[in-house]
Amino acid sequence: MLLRQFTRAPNNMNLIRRIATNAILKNQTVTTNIDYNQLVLVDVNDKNGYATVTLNRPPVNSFNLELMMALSRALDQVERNNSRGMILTSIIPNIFSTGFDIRELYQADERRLREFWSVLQDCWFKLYGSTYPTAASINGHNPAAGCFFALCCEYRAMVRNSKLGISGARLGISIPLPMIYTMRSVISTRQTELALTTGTLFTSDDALKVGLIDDIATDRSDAFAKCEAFLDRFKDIPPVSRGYTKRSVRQKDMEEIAANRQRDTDEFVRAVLNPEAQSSFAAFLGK
Ligand SMILES: CC/C=C\C/C=C\C/C=C\CC/C=C/CC(=O)SCCNC(=O)CCNC(=O)[C@H](O)C(C)(C)COP(=O)(O)OP(=O)(O)OC[C@H]1O[C@@H](n2cnc3c(N)ncnc32)[C@H](O)[C@@H]1OP(=O)(O)O
Repeated sequence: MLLRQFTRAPNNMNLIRRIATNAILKNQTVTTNIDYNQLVLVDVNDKNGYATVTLNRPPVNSFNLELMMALSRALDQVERNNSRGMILTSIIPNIFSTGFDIRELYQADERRLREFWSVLQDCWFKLYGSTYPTAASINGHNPAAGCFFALCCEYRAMVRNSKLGISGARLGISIPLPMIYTMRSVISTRQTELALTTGTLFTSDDALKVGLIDDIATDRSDAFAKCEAFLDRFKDIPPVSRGYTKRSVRQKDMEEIAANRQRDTDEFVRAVLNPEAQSSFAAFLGK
């Protein structure tokens, strides 16, 4: 069982989470409800109804199939729980995610690769198409697929001195259409093309300038607080009509991606297995 149980948090959840996080940063053992064996942690703050979804695959939160599945299941839990909002973050002090686990891509088994992509597609539909408000608390570097998930959210706060972007071009990976649509839903088509064809990793200042993030935070708790403040903006807005409007804005992208799932999967498999990409992966892994 990869996921922690989705239990309603006690009223002092914020305090418990703060104690737990501080202890993690100091490498201490804590006896609160965080279980270190689980890949994605889901907590709900009973005071405001916001769920926190925390990636928990040290050392760098690289996405292998198991982490992707854990995220998919966590998003199901948030949906089922009728959360008032969701904050996506990472447990690792200065890293949100390194992107795909290169070991998942190097000399990949095609069946597993197809499953990996299919679960990634599921995550996209669940996150991009969610009706509840979403925010990404980017507590550190976020150079690839984690950036994709952050861009699916409605708001992003990133800690200063972190880098954010989709570096796939540098590894010889052609960027799939869903990624392009997702980035284009946040910044202009021209900036999307430039960012993706150069594999640019943006500093926090540049990311803010171009509109990839909404705020720069001083540290992880500031980023988290900014995300909560964003979600608070909807507290007096009726959730059903809000969700319907959000879905309507995103509907066209979702229909097109849904209609092309198989084609996107084939293209991803081709892109990963192409010799140029495989030699970059080998070089990365020192093979
Ligand atoms: C409907 C929707 C359908 C489709 C969706 C569409 C699109 C999908 C999304 C994206 C498409 C774009 C393509 C993305 C492909 C990728 O994600 S490939 C991964 C690219 N990532 C990178 O190039 C980042 C490389 N890593 C770093 O820059 C640094 O590691 C980082 C800044 C994150 C952290 O630095 P630092 O704290 O110094 O740590 P180390 O570098 O020392 O790393 C610690 C150990 O972790 C290993 N590691 C790092 N990254 C990876 C990785 N990606 N895979 C596997 N392992 C990794 C590193 O080697 C160290 O290991 P060691 O301790 O040496 O054993």
